[in-house]
Amino acid sequence: MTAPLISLRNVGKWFKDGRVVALEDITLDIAPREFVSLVGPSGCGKTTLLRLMNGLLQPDTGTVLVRGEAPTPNSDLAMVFQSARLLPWRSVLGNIEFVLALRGLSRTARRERSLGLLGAVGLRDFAEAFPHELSGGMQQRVGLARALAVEPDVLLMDEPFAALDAMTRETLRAELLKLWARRGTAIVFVTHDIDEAIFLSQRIVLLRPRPGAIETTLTVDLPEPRWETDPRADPRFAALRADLWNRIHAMSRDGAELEELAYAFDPGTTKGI
Ligand SMILES: Nc1ncnc2c1ncn2[C@@H]1O[C@H](COP(=O)(O)OP(=O)(O)OP(=O)(O)O)[C@@H](O)[C@H]1O
Repeated sequence: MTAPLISLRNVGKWFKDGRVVALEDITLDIAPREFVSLVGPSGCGKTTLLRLMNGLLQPDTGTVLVRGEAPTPNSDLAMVFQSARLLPWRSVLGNIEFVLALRGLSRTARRERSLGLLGAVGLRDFAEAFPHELSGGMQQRVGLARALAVEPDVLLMDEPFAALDAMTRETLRAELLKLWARRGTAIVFVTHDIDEAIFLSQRIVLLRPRPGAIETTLTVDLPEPRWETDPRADPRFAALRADLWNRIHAMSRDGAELEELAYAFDPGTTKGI
């Protein structure tokens, strides 16, 4: 078996002097080139898990290793958030070149790589535009291009499409899968949307709240590439969806609030929290 890219062993994380146990006993490996989604109700620790992986937080128990070492905010892990967080005073091109300048690339190399990435996310013609001139979906594309600019072997994505309209979300999911297939970047993707998780991932980690812990891990055995034929028509998609839904119901019977979970994971819609 290939050595994991990210390895968490018995990780615990708490806040407020231990009064909030955000995560407890998390053991999880992410392989190179793998696409893994983290799902679970609000407060189950998904974002905390990402922040532990990129070294922004330190675990209180257990170990987090990236390529065999404790991650630091400078480890080559790129992060994409719900909002693109672009620098408003820089052009689209400038936003990408900026991160490459921090890495010490020459002016020519910066320009070449940035324009190539803008082409990859369909925004070559908007290189000179400023963030406020772009739609939310276009801004997210720039955020994605900027994250990929540093050629990370891991991309950590925290609900990157949650604030976008349904059509843009669909397009960006397909584009993300194409980029992932082409570049071989491992992706850890947080979402509240079960359909999105099944569509994108090879593996889904379902977390339960209070304290955040792994409820189960499911392998998504659907044919790839998934942007070519809609996997939602596949009976295995429905089976996975039902499986996740049943597990979430079982969780709710174990004590979490049924209403919150039903709202978060209404199986009749793709809406999130
Ligand atoms: N900096 C912090 N200080 C105090 N408590 C925190 C902090 N960060 C997270 N928590 C708590 O840790 C728990 C997990 O939070 P986290 O944001 O990781 O959950 P989440 O699953 O990402 O939630 P959501 O789906 O709502 O974004 C929550 O109870 C939250 O209130």
